[in-house]
Amino acid sequence: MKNLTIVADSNIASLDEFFNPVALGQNTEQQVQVIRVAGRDINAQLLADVQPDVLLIRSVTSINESLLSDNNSVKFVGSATIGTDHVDQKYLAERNITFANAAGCSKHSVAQYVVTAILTLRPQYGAKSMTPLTVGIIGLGNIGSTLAQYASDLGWKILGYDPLLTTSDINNASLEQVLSQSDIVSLHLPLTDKKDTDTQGAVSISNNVSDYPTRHLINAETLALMSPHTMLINSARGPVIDAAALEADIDATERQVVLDVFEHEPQISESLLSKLAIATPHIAGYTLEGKLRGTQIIYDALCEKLAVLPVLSMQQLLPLNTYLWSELKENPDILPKFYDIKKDDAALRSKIKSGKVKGPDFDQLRRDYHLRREWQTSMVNVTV
Ligand SMILES: NC(=O)C1=CN([C@@H]2O[C@H](COP(=O)(O)OP(=O)(O)OC[C@H]3O[C@@H](n4cnc5c(N)ncnc54)[C@H](O)[C@@H]3O)[C@@H](O)[C@H]2O)C=CC1
Ligand SMILES: O=C(O)C(=O)[C@H](O)COP(=O)(O)O
Repeated sequence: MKNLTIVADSNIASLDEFFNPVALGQNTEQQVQVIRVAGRDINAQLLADVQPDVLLIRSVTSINESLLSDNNSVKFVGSATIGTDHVDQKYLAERNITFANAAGCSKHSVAQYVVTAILTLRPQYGAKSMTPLTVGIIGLGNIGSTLAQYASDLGWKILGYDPLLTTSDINNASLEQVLSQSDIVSLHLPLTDKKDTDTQGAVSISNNVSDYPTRHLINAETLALMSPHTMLINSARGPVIDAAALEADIDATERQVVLDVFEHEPQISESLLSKLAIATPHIAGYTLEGKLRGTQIIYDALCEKLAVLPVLSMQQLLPLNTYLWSELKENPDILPKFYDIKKDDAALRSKIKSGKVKGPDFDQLRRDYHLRREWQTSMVNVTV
């Protein structure tokens, strides 16, 4: 086999450890060249110049025809992320390019971010004597169901809505019920659009379309179903919420809103930011474990593509972690001290210049983020 050239987003954790000749099972004559580039700088010209075999990305690189139409070298694209809305998978399949993402990699990190945000803004919910609060979860996949598990461990009630899954003890309500009857509503959805129907009535399938589209699922109409007391948390994708409608809603209701993702990310207006209870720069999944798991999953997928056995496990790279959920859940009041989410919020607000947080400042906060640790549960493992 020839040498392997990899273009990789420099924000992927532990690139050196996972993507070298030994870890990729290459023999001594074969070289592995890893070219690190900021995710937003991976473009068609670079791919034409470098002719890589493999592209490793995160969420800020759009993979589509305009990136790849002049390139014949790429055979594998791995995204070390859960979300896939930035990837035209149909186009990759047509080009016979293998695609892998890191489903579930940061499900604990994001669920832990949500629990921390709730207990930071409403510490009273940590008290055992409280009447149980109701957490509304929209989207009950890996993250939503993990959040439901934590919420249940804390004695909270769950109202959940996921039209693509069968009903269950957590998938137990309509969208209207979740929005109108919850103390907290947390969104855990992919970003999808509605299917277009062409003039013949046939459905034209484009990328990331759904019978239950999520773009602007939270809009003026759905916000109006929520009591002003209900906190809204979005750590899914920004465009799931109509930002203009959200600003109008907060002006009218003074709702507590927590955003980790923004409709116009990486830019955020000061006007929106000033209305939010907590705002963070898309770091809900940024724990050491979450990021390493993302790398591990695409490494495993690349090994499969190369028909070699993976030899590296992220457990070999993780420092000891003694934070145990079994202990923390007995003292939920210490969770906001375990992860100081207000510090992340302050760092984002400190970047406001001329009425906005600019894209490069938002990206810099993410690039330089000091990765948190997950608290450990018996559910934690690499294969999620
Ligand atoms: N802020 C961050 O750092 C991170 C954000 N994410 C975002 O979180 C999203 C969810 O992640 P996972 O739970 O791991 O994905 P998942 O694919 O395991 O679950 C998503 C669930 O949403 C459901 N769903 C789809 N459309 C729906 C609709 N209209 N209404 C209700 N439910 C709907 C699906 O049936 C599925 O069960 C990702 O797609 C990604 O965009 C993921 C990781 C980190
Ligand atoms: O996994 C996802 O999906 C995410 O949203 C990522 O955690 C976001 O991180 P980047 O890929 O933008 O570094």
